[in-house]
Amino acid sequence: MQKKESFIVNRLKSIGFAFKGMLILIKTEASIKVQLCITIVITFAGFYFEISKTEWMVQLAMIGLVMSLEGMNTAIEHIADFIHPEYHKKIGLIKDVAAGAVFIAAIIATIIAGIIYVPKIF
Ligand SMILES: Nc1ncnc2c1ncn2[C@@H]1O[C@H](COP(=O)(O)OP(=O)(O)OP(=O)(O)O)[C@@H](O)[C@H]1O
Repeated sequence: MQKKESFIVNRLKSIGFAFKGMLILIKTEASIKVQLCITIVITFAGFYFEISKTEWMVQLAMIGLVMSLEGMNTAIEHIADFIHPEYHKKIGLIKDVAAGAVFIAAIIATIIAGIIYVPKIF
């Protein structure tokens, strides 16, 4: 009988798959690349303007939220293309709604960036 792999080994494998997924996103998704550039710029801005601990936490939370939602949006796009590669109104709706979810987070992230940086710049 094949020996069952331990809980720890399975968890480590899952982390490996998740890491692979993250690399695929970074390598293949244009929007993730753009968001990564914004992340780098905003991180430099954080150090330059010496933002507070709370501001760092909010900034990091928004970066995490936008990028992980973008990853989910990509996964939904892949599922949609896989189950129905041809044009369909419903597929259009599914993709638009998924993209809309990322957009909401991106708008809030932009407003938060404004709240943090506008008073520091002007
Ligand atoms: N099979 C389809 N049927 C109907 N509408 C579609 C279909 N595929 C895409 N669309 C429409 O085109 C839009 C863009 O879809 P697409 O899959 O090209 O994503 P994208 O915006 O290029 O995303 P990304 O830049 O993250 O890859 C969708 O939001 C939807 O409105």
